[in-house]
Amino acid sequence: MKNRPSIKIPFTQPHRITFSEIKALLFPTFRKHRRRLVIGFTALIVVDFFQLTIPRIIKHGVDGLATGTVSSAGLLRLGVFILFIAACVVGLRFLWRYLIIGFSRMLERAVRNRIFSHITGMDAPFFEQRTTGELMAHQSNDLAAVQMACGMGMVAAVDALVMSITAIGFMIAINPLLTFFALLPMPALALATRILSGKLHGRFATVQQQFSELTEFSRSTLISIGLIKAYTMENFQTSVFGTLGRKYVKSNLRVARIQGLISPLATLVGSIGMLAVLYFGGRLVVQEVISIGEFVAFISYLYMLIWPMMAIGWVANLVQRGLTSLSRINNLITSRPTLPDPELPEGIEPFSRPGFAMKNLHFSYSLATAPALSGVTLTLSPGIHGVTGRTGSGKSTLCKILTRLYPVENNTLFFGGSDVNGLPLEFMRSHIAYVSQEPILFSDTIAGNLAFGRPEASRKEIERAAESAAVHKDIMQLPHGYETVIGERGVKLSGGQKQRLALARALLCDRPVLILDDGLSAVDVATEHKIFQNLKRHFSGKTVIIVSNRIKLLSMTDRIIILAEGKIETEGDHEKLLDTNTLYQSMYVKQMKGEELRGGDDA
Ligand SMILES: Nc1ncnc2c1ncn2[C@@H]1O[C@H](COP(=O)(O)OP(=O)(O)OP(=O)(O)O)[C@@H](O)[C@H]1O
Repeated sequence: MKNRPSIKIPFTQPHRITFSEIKALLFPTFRKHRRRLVIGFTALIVVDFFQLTIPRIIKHGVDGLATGTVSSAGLLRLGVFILFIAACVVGLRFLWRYLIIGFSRMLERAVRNRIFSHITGMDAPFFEQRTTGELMAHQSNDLAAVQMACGMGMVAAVDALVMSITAIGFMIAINPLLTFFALLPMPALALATRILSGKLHGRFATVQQQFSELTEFSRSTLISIGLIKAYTMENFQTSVFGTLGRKYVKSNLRVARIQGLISPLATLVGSIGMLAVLYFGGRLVVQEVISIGEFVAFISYLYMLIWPMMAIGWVANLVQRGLTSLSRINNLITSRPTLPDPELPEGIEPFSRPGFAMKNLHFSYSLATAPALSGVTLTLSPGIHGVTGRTGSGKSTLCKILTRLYPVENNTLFFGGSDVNGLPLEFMRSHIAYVSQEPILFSDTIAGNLAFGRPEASRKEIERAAESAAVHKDIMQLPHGYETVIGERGVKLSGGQKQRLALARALLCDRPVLILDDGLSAVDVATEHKIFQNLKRHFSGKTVIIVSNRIKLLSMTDRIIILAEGKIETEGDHEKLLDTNTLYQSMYVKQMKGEELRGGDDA
């Protein structure tokens, strides 16, 4: 029996959103589209009034028939009048639907944009605490619930309110005592709805959470489909997916059980009211307190009240769902990045030749037990620095800290002589070109991928950067050269080609600092040598940090830093380290032996 992969997303029930938070999130869009809303709701209310006048017309007809005072021409006139009202109702209903439902879509777009811009502005610790599936669920299920609450939910609430108040008003006008008997069961409905909708919040939050897990599982399966096939795990993945799907359905059914109770309850209450009307109202007709026409109109009004009564439950449900989702969205967009991003201090100009200085720098990942960097004191001034060390020694962490992906203590990391915590992130990052361990390419043309950091770059500049990264020839061999569209994450390219494209993209940005985190690991030694010579020319006088475990590459740098368990073990040039450092010596021996076995230099 294979072990189940645990896909646990830390789940905390979102706190109930406050009114001021709702206002801050939704009010600007309401204000922006207020004219649309005013016209829409006016149309909705007019429709309600039109509908409410129909029983009055019927009353005239029935009373006329009962007393024999209405002619067939009079009845026809009443019929035409009802038809006219129905036509107006059709037109106005179209208008309010178009305006109000359209508004809810605009609101959805505004919140979606807000979520998106918030997510893109967040830092690395934020993404470590949330899965992609969870973030996607906010943009799909949660937004849909908010849109429903602010579209049909709002419509049903206003409609129910206007219909019920007016219908009750008309009923009171016919007979207050009869109205009292008809409405006697209503408070029971309001109470039941309140209790049931209170339970909905927790259950619905679970549903949304399980949807996040389902989305995340499907995303991670699709992204690693090759691996899954290689390990023949298709059936296993399908069965886990089935289990998650069943859990999701089960939670939805728990919600549906409450929803299913609300509307039959409303109908039951309406029917009890009807019983009271038939009994007491019938007697009033016999006693000639009310006319037959009024009795018929009263029953019509009571029928009209059944929809608002059911709407109470439905609206309560929609609002509850909407509020739960809005709480989740609010939790997301009120999360603050841990990295400080101050204004640019006065007098600071862009640095032309900046370097880094670290003073007793410590760093731990939030979910880790041991520090990834401890007590690092290091100066990285203009020049080419190699960084090496065993796997897990902290090389990538050092690169990420330098590119300001993670927060650091005050006075431990300096850039261009200034404490990084006093510099705006954009200002600092605009000085650094970073090539990560895993090259990231988009589904776009080669030219589009290369110009990502500098969309205005000319074709000549793009080609020059590609030549420096020794990838121009490879590009020219592709079917459409620089216009070749590369698939999702560059699937049509080799690992080495992807790495060189990522490097060319960084070179095109032409920034005073280049950080290459093992970015040439898939490139052969001869090409690596060529690229290094280009970098040396390109980055003369600039700060270049190259993380690598390749002795050939490291030996060409000005200075090599060796990390061990998050600390600087030693530093020096190639010759010095060959003489003094056992790790470096063993790396050298292994790699040279490997080369001898392959028959000399790859070049
Ligand atoms: N996001 C993270 N959360 C928690 N711990 C992490 C995270 N990233 C790295 N670590 C841990 O921090 C330590 C340093 O990792 P880092 O990736 O910097 O090492 P490295 O020297 O670059 O390794 P490699 O050569 O294998 O890429 C390791 O113990 C690693 O497990």
